Amino acid sequence: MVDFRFDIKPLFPQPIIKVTSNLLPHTFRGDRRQCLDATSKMSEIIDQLGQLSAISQGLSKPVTTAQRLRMSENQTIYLLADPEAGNNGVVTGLLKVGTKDLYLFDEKGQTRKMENSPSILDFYVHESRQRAGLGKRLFETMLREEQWTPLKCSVDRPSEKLLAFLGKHYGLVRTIPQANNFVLYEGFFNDGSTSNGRNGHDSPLSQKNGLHITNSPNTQLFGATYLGDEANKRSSGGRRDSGSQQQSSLLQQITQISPNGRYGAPRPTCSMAEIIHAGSGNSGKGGGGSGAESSSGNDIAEIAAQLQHLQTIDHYSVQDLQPELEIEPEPEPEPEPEPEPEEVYTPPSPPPKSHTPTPPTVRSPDRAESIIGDNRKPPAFQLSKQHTGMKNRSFGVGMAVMPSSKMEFNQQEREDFGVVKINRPLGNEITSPGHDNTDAMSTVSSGGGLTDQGYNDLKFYHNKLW
Ligand SMILES: CC(=O)SCCNC(=O)CCNC(=O)[C@H](O)C(C)(C)COP(=O)(O)OP(=O)(O)OC[C@H]1O[C@@H](n2cnc3c(N)ncnc32)[C@H](O)[C@@H]1OP(=O)(O)O
Repeated sequence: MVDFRFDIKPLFPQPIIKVTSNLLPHTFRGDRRQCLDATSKMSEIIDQLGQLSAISQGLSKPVTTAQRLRMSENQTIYLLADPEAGNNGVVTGLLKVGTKDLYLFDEKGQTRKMENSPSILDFYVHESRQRAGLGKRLFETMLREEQWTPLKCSVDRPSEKLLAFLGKHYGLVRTIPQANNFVLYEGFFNDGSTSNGRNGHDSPLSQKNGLHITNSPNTQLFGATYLGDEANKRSSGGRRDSGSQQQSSLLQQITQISPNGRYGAPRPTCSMAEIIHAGSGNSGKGGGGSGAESSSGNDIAEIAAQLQHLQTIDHYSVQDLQPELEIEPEPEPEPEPEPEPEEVYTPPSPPPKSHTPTPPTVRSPDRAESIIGDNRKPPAFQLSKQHTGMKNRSFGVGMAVMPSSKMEFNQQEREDFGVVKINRPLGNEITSPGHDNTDAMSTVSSGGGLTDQGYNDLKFYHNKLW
C-alpha cells in the first residue's frame, strides 16, 4: 500500500478521484494557496504510483508522471484510495486513460485512422490489493465517467495480467493484429464510423489519404505505406482475388509480429536498426522477448531518436540539391574551447568515405526531443554536391539504407523526398512546436514523440527506400 507523509483524506473525499492536467482532484474546491498545496501533493501521489506501476511492469521508466499529465490535453488519471487505512490513508490504484489518433488495421487488414480513440494507457493496483476486485472497480468507474465501452478501447502494450483482466471481466479475448503496440479486440470497428466513445471517429484510409496495405517489408514492420496516386490507380485496376489473398497472407505476417502483451513477441530484424546498431556492437535484434522489455524499448527509442536526426540531415541535403545554395567549403575554424556536449547541437558530419555508416549521436529520447524541439533548423554548414559528389542524394537516409551506392530519388515535392518520418502521416504539418510528431501514428499529446510507454512508433513513408 502506498502511504504518504501527508493526510490524503482532503484529497480523497471519495475513494476514486479523477485528475486531469491541472493536477487537482475533480472534487477539489479551495483558494489559491490550497490549490498549490493540493497540486503538489497530487504530483507526489501520481509520481509514486506511476513509479510503482513501472516497477510492477518491468518498465525502465514510468509511463505515468505528474509532469506528463500536466503537459497532456486529453489524459485522465483515476486514483483509488482507502482514506481510512493507516494514519493518513493509502492510495491503492491508478488508471490512466486518454484519447489518441491511431492508424490501425481492421479485421480485413485495411488501415484505418481512428481519431480520438479511447485508450488504456496505464493501470496499476498495489500488489497487496490485487485480485480483490479493485481493478474492476477502478475500470468500471472510468468506463462510466468516460462513457466508453471496453470493446472500443485500445490498450497500449498490455501486460499479461491486464490481458487476463480484460478477458475475465469483459470477455475480451480475440485481438485484431496490429503493427504497433496497441491491442484491440474483435468488434472494435463494428457499428459504423463513430463508434469509439464520445469523440471516436474512424476513416478507411484506403480511400482517403492514399494509404494502402502493401506486402512490403515496410508494411510488415511499420504498417501501411504511402504509394501515391499512381499506385492507387494501379491497385484499383482489378485482381481482387490476388489482392485479398495478399491481404490475408499479410495479416498472417502481421499476426506473427504483432506484439501482443507488454513484453511483446520478438520482432523481425529491421535493416535500418541493424545498420544503426552496427557501430555500437548491437546486432540490431528487435528484441522484445520477456525480460528484455526495457532494453528493447530503449533501442526503439534510440533508433527513433537517431532517425529523427537522420531526418534532420536529410532535410538539409534536400536544400543542398538546389544549385544556388551551393557554398564554398568553410575556412578552417579557429580553435575554440570544447563546447558542453549536452548543450550544443553538433551538425552532422559528411558521410565517411568508407562505406561504414556512422550513426548520429543521440544519447537519449530527451536528446531527440531537443533536436525536434528546435524545429529542424539548418546546421551551421551545408554540404553541396561538390562535397558529396552525388546528385539528388539524401545522404542521411541513403547512407543508412544503401551505404555503398549512389542513391537517386524522383523528387516530386519536398515533403516526400526521402524523408523518414516518425509518427507523422504524410501531409500532417507540425502545427506547433509542442505538437510535432506525436499525434499521427499512435500517440497522444504528451510531448516528445514517444508513446506513453516511452516507445516510438516508426513509420516510413518513402517506400522506395526498401
Ligand atoms: C496498458 C497497461 O497499463 S498494461 C499494465 C497493466 N498493469 C500491470 O500489469 C501491473 C500489475 N497488475 C495490476 O496492477 C493488476 O493486476 C491489474 C491492474 C492488471 C488488475 O487489477 P486487480 O485489482 O488485480 O483486478 P481485479 O481483482 O479486478 O481482477 C482480477 C483479475 O485480473 C487478472 N489478474 C490480476 N492479477 C493477475 C495475475 N497476477 N496473474 C494473472 N492474472 C491476473 C485475472 O484475470 C484476475 O482474475 P482471477 O483472479 O480470477 O484470475
